[in-house]
Amino acid sequence: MQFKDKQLSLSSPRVMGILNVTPDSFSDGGQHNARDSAIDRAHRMAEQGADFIDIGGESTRPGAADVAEQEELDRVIPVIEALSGQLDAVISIDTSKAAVMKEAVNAGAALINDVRALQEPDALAMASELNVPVCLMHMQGQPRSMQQAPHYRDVVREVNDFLLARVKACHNAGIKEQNIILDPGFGFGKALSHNYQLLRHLPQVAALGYPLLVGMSRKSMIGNLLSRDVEKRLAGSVAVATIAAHLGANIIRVHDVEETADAVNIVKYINALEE
Ligand SMILES: Cn1cnc2c(O)nc(N)nc21
Repeated sequence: MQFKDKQLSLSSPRVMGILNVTPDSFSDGGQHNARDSAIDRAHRMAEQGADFIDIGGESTRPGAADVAEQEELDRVIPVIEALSGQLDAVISIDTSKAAVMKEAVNAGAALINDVRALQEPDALAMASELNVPVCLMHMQGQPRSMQQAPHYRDVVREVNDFLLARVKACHNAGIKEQNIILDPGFGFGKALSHNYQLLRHLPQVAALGYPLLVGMSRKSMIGNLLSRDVEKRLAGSVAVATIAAHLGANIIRVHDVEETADAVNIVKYINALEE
């Protein structure tokens, strides 16, 4: 897949490191809010094996409030500018706002990661104009209220139907087929069982024919099942990352890059063995 001047094969699973530059991110408590620590962390994750660094200025954890456009720009653009050209990894911008996509790509981001699947105003047109790969993620509701009462008749079918509808909207907006990545949106308007049904049936999402990005790292689907607080979810996070990679996920979005890269390397080795 082409990320500006960097060609990156997704035929084997890749690791995306999470860089939250938000004061209320659920797992690193905003200690990365300071620009310099964010830049150091990005370099460390790239050294640990991250092929992507996902930079986000709006926390999308359950219950999070929306962030104003200028505030989001002020958080992420300086970090992207400082990292552009300095990292071996591809810079991804985690945003739903068209203006943030534009500034971020102009500053050096080569992937748009939109948890709202380009449904915000002007987002489709902007993504088409910027002509970089875009991840379309499923979310039921909005972060503020999505976990109040998630309900599906058939979660895999409904997530797939949503993702295909967004793919169609992308085609109609002139977004190239080869620029589309899909994501079932673990934890975004899903109860525990919905998340694990989506994980178990990930091959059905992969069957839509687009690269898959998944993010389960340190999420409540791990904490609630294992009764683990957020700082004790490493084993569970590596377990679900391994399962997802084995079931066909192409990009695994995580906090713990080194540990996940080890797990993914085992999956890559097994997949490379003759049948
Ligand atoms: C920003 N963000 C948080 N969780 C995520 C997930 O599961 N997928 C994607 N694409 N982005 C996410």
